[in-house]
This record gives sequence, C-alpha cells and structure tokens, in this order.
Amino acid sequence: MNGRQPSECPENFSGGARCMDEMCGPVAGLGSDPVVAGSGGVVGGEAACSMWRVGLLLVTLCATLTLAQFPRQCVTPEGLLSGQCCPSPAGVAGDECGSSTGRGQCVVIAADNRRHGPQYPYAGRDDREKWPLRFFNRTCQCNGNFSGYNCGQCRHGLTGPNCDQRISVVRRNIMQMSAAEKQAFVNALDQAKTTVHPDLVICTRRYQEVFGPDGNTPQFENVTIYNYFVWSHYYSVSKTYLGSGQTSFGGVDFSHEGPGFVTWHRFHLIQLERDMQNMLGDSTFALPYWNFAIGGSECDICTDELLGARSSFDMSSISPNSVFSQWRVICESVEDYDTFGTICNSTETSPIRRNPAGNVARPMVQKLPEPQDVLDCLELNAFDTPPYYSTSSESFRNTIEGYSAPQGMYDPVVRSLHNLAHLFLNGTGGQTHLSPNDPIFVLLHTFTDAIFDEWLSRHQPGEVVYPEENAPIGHNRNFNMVPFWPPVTNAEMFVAATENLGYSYEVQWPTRAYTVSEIITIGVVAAVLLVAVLGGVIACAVRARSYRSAEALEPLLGETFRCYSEDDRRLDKSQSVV
Ligand SMILES: O=C(O)c1cc2cc(O)c(O)cc2[nH]1
Repeated sequence: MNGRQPSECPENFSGGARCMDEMCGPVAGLGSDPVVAGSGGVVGGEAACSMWRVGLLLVTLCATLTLAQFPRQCVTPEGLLSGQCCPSPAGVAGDECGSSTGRGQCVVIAADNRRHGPQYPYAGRDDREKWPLRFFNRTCQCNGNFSGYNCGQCRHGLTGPNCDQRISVVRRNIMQMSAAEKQAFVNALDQAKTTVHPDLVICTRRYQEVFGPDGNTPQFENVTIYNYFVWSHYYSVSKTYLGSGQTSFGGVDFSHEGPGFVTWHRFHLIQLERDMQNMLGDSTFALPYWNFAIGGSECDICTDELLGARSSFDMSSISPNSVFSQWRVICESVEDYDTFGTICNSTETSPIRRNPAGNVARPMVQKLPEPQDVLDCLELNAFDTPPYYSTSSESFRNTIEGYSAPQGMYDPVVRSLHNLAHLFLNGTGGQTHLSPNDPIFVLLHTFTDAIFDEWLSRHQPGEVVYPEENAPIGHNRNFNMVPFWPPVTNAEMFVAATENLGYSYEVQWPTRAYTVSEIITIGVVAAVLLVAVLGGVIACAVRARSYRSAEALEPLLGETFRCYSEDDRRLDKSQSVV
C-alpha cells in the first residue's frame, strides 16, 4: 500500500464505525472467528450454540459495514456451503433482503442457459461458467426502486429513503474542467486507491481451493476501492486453468471480444462511480471522460495537472510530480496465475508504465484515433453481427471495441478506437490483465461508453438486437456479468443511460467531414446552380439592355407621336375653333 494507510469507511457505510478490516480483522482470518469454529470444528452443545450466537452477532455487525465481491457475511464456510447470500440491510435475523420492510426477498438465481459460441470448448472447468452459480445459487431480488446485495440501496439514478427521488450526474470532458475540478478528481482517484472498499472483498483462489488449506478458511481478502476496479477486470479476462502442467486456456474473455464488451465496461464504471460517490459523501460526483479521438501522437491528458506527465528520467515512467507516480499495480504476476492456477490478490508491486505513442515496433499504434472514426462507427446500424466475436464485420460493437476499421470492416491487422487508445498508451494500460491499474483506463472507458450511449440514442435499438445466444461465453444477453455481485445481466446495461442509469454525457460530437463522392455531388450541384444563376443574370441583363435600347429610342418615337397628336390637337382645336 505504498506505506499509506487505508482511510476510514464513509459515514453512510459504517455508521461512524471504523472499517471492516479494523473492526473484524481480515476476512481470511475468519477461520479463527467463533462462527467458523462453530460450523467447521467439532464444538459441542451449549458452547457451540453460544459461540454461534456470538459469531452471528459479529457477522451481523460486520454485515452492516461491508459486503464482498460476495457480501462479506456470505463468504463464511456456512455461507459458501449453503449457496445462499441474502443478507438483511438492517442486520436483523429473519429479515433477508429487507423482506420485513418490503424491500426484497431471497430468490433462486437465474443463470443463462443458452448456448454460447464455440470459442470456449469446455464445460465445468471454469468457476465463471453460469456465473455466479459455482459460488451461490440464491440472492436478493429487490422490489420497486430498491437495489443492492441486500436491497439496502437504490437503483441507479434514484435516491432518498424510499428511493423515489430522481438523481442524475453529468460526465464531462476532463479537458474542459476547471483547475479545481481537475485537482478534485485526481485527489478522489488517489483516495480511492488507498481507501479499503467498505463493501467488497476479493476471492483469491479458485473455488476448488476457496476453503483454504485447512478447509475452513475462506480465501477472500480486503482490497481498496480502486484496486477492486482493477481486480474485477483482471478476473474477467483471466485464462481458464486446466490443471497442473497443462497450458491455461486463453480463448476466453468475459468482458472483451463480444457484445458484452460495452455492457460489461458500462457496469464496471457505474460501480466505480458509485463507490467513489459513497467514499466522498458526494452523490453528484461524476467520472469525467477523455476524448481520445483527437488524432496525432500527443497524449493531452498526460500532464501533471491530470493523469501524469512523462518522467524526464525514464520515457516509460510517470513524472514524480504526479501522484500517480506513487501508485503501484496489482495483478502483475500473470504467468504465475496461469501456471499455478492462482488468482491475483491485493498485493501491490511495480509502478505504472506508460510511454504514449512510443511503440516503435508498431507504428500503427503511435497515433490516436481521428474524430471522423467516431462519426463513422456511430453510423453502423447493426449492434453486433455473427459470430459476435472479435472477427465480426459491420458490427458497431466490434468497431468501437477496435478490432474493425472505423467504417466497420473487420481486418485482423487493424486496431482502432478503444483498442487503439489502449495500445497507444504502450505500457500498463495496453495489457488486458493490468490495464485499469493506469487510471487513464477510467477516462478512456467513459468516452467509449459515451460513444455507446450516443449509438443507443441515435439507433434506438431495443434489447432484441443484443444476441440472446451463440455469443462467446459471458456475452449472451442474459448472462450474469463476471464477477459482479449481485448478479447483473448484459441486458440490464443495454439501455439509454440518461433515462435508466442516472448519468449522462456532455459531449460535442465532431461534425462530419464530407466524403469524396459527396464533395463531387455538392460540386456538381453548385456548378449547375451557378450556371443557372449566371444564365438568369445574363438573360436579365440582356433583356434589361434591350429594354434600355428600346427606351432610348422611345423619346424620338414619342416626339413623333406627340408631334402627330399635337398636330392633331392643334388641328382639332383649329377645327373646333373653326
Ligand atoms: O491488443 C489489443 O487490441 C488490446 C489491448 C488491450 C488492453 C486492454 O486493457 C483492453 O481492454 C483491450 C485491449 N485490446
């Protein structure tokens, strides 16, 4: 933890008490807690019962303070063995999911049963299949606007004791924020990096080993708010361990290379934003975005005022003047995880590496996407196309993800939009198992999400366009996204953010440049118009001229006529006179 101390829990989580790890000890230490001894050990009659009660009291006390990737009170040996995770928001026995106040009830978890694509050829080899059934099969189902693992929270975009007040935050371009706003955001990120998550602990072993070496010590660990954000991304992309001496299977990714790319990352950000709002005690806090579609080879947010300038000592390091130079990454030992079947834990190791535009071996990733690329991908009509994978063509999803050219054509050598922005960073932010360790990840993904939201708003698709089956594992419409808890499906994030999720984007979308054929058409039309106008002008001029010539002759004629008429009148007069 860089020698820095985790902060206290925010008031609304702790009720003024200190964080779970301080009050209750580390989760991995629950093995020595009476609740665990009472359940797993041979403890008799009265003693066991009173120990159980003490344990229950402790768990209940802790329950009001924390939850987990699975709620903390659920990751006891009994909780894991029961398969049920339905805590009470008030910490009251018999009040599962706040049922006594009508907030919710404990129900069986529905996991997606539809076929997935051929990319993952196994069954029963990975804890993430049919998420989260390997760990739990019962969860809270909340009524009305209540939400959360125990129905103690409100749905996104709602607040108040009855969750009936609308609330919405606006995600803005970080470059357009004031100096004070920029500083506040950097400080908030840094606070999240060191604040122990009030709700979540991470699982540090595969299910097979989750009860620990003694069979009675659940392998879960505290983690900071920001490191949970990193860990959940790592967990979703990690390979399938197939056993000792076997190569882990890499053809699996629960958050990339499929339609769930946009929905998974959307929820990932919402969760971080909420955690930071709670940490700050500020429900108006919004994650900003980085408009990475600016072309060129300059990282405009890589300044010490924002995400950290380049160090003048080392091209791939962050300037010591930035707080992010002090950050240390987690989930770095990917070879170990894949070789030994271990899982990333909360141990921090090396500094962030970043060398924007510096990949000399790959010139294609030395330049950021162009503004036109965003406009092109927004024009694609199909959300995704078979095989709903990184090889899909004419797919909005595969294009914004960046495996297709911005106009939609799949090309194995192309990296565009989101992928290009990652690879441009050329370091921690360009490696899937590590990338969220670089906080640029947050801003890169809010912009990606803004493009997704704009596409939803322009095309108004409805969930039917999201594939129900045959997408890669994890990506079907009703698959519960890994590793989120309580279960949330891809479909739940396939909705307009403003109306459904309590946030919106303030974006000036670039105006479209004309295509060559449009320029030619416009030129031809303009030329025709010009000829027509010129023709008209010339015709008028000629007519006017001929009128003028006619008028020039008129006085003579007039005079003549007048002469005649005057003669006539004179004549008449004379006649009358006569
Ligand atoms: O090679 C790619 O296209 C690539 C790298 C990378 C890193 C990352 O964190 C992502 O989320 C995607 C991604 N794609």
